[in-house]
Amino acid sequence: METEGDALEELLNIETEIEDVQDQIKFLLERQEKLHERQSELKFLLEAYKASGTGNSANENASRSSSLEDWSGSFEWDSQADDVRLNIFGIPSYRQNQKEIINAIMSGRDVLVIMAAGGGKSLCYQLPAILRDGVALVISPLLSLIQDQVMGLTALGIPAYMLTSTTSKENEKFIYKALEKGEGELKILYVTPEKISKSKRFMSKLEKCHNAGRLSLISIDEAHCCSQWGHDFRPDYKSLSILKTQFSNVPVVALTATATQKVQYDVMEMLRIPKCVKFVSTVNRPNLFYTVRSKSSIGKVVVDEIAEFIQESYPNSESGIVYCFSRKECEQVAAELRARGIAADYYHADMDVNAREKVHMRWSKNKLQVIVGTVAFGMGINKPDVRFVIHHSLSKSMETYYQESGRAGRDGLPSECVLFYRPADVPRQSSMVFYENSGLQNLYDIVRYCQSKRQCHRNAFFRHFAEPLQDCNGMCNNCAFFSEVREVDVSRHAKVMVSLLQAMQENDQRLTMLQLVDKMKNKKKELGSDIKKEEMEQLVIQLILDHVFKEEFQHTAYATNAYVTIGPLANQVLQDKKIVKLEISSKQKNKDDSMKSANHSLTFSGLELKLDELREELSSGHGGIFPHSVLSSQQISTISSQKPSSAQELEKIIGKLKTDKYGSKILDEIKKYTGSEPSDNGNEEEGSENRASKRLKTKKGVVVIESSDEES
Ligand SMILES: Nc1ncnc2c1ncn2[C@@H]1O[C@H](COP(=O)(O)OP(=O)(O)OP(=O)(O)O)[C@@H](O)[C@H]1O
Ligand SMILES: [Mg+2]
Repeated sequence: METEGDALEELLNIETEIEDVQDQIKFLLERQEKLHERQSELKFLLEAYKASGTGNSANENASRSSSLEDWSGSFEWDSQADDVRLNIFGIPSYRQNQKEIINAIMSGRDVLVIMAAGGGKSLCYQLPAILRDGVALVISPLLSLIQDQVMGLTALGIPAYMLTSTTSKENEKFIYKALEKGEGELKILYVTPEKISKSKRFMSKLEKCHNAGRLSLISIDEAHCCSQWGHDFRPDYKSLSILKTQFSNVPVVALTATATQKVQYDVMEMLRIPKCVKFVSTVNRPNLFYTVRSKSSIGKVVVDEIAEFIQESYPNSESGIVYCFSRKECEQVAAELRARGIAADYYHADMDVNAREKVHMRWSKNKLQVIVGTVAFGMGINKPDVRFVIHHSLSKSMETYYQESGRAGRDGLPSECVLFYRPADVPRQSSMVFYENSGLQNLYDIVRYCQSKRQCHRNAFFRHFAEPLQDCNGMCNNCAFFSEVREVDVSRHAKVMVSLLQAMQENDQRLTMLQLVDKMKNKKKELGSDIKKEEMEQLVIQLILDHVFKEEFQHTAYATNAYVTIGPLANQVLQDKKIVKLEISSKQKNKDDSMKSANHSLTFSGLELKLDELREELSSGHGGIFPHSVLSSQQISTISSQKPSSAQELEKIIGKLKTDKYGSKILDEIKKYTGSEPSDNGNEEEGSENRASKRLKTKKGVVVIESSDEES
C-alpha cells in the first residue's frame, strides 16, 4: 500500500522531472529561435543569389549589389573621377565595389555600403563629394575619427572642415557663411550626429544651403550606430532620419564595416532609404592571418610570449595593439612589455581624455609601437598600417572580435591576429555579459571559435555573418597546422563530472569551473585514464557549450561569481545517450610551431626603411600630419619595387599632388639609395607585399616558408 511518504517522494521526483523538462523546453525554444533566425538569413542569401544571377562561385558571391542595375559601365564622369582618384588621392586603381558605389552616388541614388574594415569606404563618398557641385555633409560618430579625416583631406588640399566643440570661432563663422551664402571654399563638412539632433542653428543654415541647391550629398559613416542590434548603438543616430525627410532629393550614403541582415534593415528604415542601392562586400580579410594560441595560466609566461612574438616578428617597430580584459591588466601588461624593451603604453576609459589622446597620437605618429588597450580603444582607430592585433584574453562576441582584430592590416598588407585563449577566461567574461541581451549566446560563439582546433577560423566568420564560405588559403593556424590535432572520446570523464556536480548541487553546494576541475582530481580511480588539468577545463567549457552544463551567476559585494550548474542535457550524458569528444593537440605545440605564423610579417628592404624615415620627417614638417598621409605603406612598397627615376614615373604611383609636394625628396632618396646599393642586391627589387606573399605559400594547408635573403 502506498504510504504518505511514498506519495511525497514520488511528488518530489515528479517536480524535479518537471523542472528538468522545463529546462529542456527552454533550451529547445532558444535553439528553435536561433534556427529560425539562421533560416531567414539563408533564405535571404539565396534570394540575393537569384536576383544577382550569380552561380555558386564564392568569389562572385563575395560581392553583391542588391539591384540588377549595372553600375560598372561607363559614365560621363569617368575620366574626371579617374583624374581625382589618382592625382588628388594618389590611388592608382579602384578596389572592389568602389567604382560602382561612386557611380551610384553620382547618379543621385541613396546607397548602403557594407564593406570590411579598411576596404576603402571613405573614398566612396569623398570622391563624389569633390566631383559634385556644392557641399557634402558627413556624419561621423567620433571626434577623433573626424579629426583624422579632416587632417588627411587637408593634407591633400581638399577644402574639408569640421563643426565640433573644438572648432574655432573663426572657422565656425567661415563654415556658416559658406553654408548660408556659398562664400569661401567648402567641399566636405564633418559633424557628429549631435549637431543634427541638437543644433537648430546648424540645421537652419543647412536648410539654406539645400534651398540654394548647394547640398551635394549626405554621408553617414559607421551607420551601424543607428541600430540597437549593432555593437555601437548611438541614440543620436536615431535623429538622422530627419535628413532624408528634409532633404529628400539629396543622395544619402550610409557606410559600415559590419552589419547583420537585421542591422541592415534597421539602418535602411532609420535613415528612410528603403530604395537604396545596396553594396555588400565580403567580410573576408584575406591579408589577415588568424591564430588562437593556448594561454598559460602564469601571467608572466603570457607576457613573455607576447613580447617574444613582437620582437621576433616585428623588429622594425611595426605598429600593433594588445587588447586586455581589464584596466588593471592593461597597465600591468604595458609595464611588463616596457620592461622587456618594447615601446608600449596603455589606454583605457579610466584615463582622462587628454592622456588618452596623447597616447593615441604618439602611436599614430609611430613614436610608440604598441597600445595596450581595453575595448575603450575602439572605433576611432584609423591607422592603416597596424601589423598585429593580439588579444591577451578573448573578446565578448564574434562581432567584437572581428571588429577588434580587423584593425590590423587596413592597408591590405599581410598582418596577424593572435588570440590567447584559456578556458578559465570564459567565466571572467561571462560574469560581465550575462545580463546583456543574448550576451551569453554571443560569448559562447566566440568560445566555440577558440575551443576549435580543427575548424577553419576564417569560416567561423563567414558562418557568423551568413556569407558563403571562401578558401582560407592556409591563412589561419587551424588550416596551416591542423594535422596535429586528434579527437578523443571523453564521455566517461563527462559522466563522472556530471554526477559529481549533481551530488554537490543536491547538497546545496555550488562550484566554480576551477573548483569543479579541482574536485575531479579525486576521481582518478573512477576515470582510469587521466586527462590534463587544462583539458579538463576545456571539457567543462565544452559541456557548457553543449548545454550539458550551464552557467549561473551570483553577485557579491565585490564581484559577480560564475558557477557551473547542471544543464538541460545533463541526463543525456548520464544515460549514455550523448558522446562527448574533445579536440586535443596530439603533440605539445612547440615554440617553433607557434611562431611559424609570425613569418607572415613584412620585412622591409633598405629603401623601404629609408622612405619610412622620410615620411616621418616630412609629416612633422607639414604641420604634424600623420606619416601615412604623406605616403601609405603600400605606396612605399610600390616605389621601392619600381624605383621611379623621374617625377612623371613617380606621378603614376602616387599622383600629381603628392609628387608636387614631396616628389623631389622622394626621388633624391631613391637616387641616394640606388647609388649606394650593392650590385647583388637583387632580392630587394621586390616590394614587401610581393616578398611577403612569396615567402608564404600554402600547399594543402601546410605553410611552406620559402627562404629569402633576410632569413639566411
Ligand atoms: N583603391 C584603393 N587602393 C589602395 N588603397 C586604398 C584604396 N582605397 C582606399 N585605400 C586606402 O585604404 C585604407 C583604408 O581606407 P578607409 O579608411 O576608407 O577604410 P574604411 O573602409 O573606411 O575602413 P573602416 O571601416 O576601418 O573605417 C586607407 O589608407 C586608404 O587610403
Ligand atoms: Mg572608415
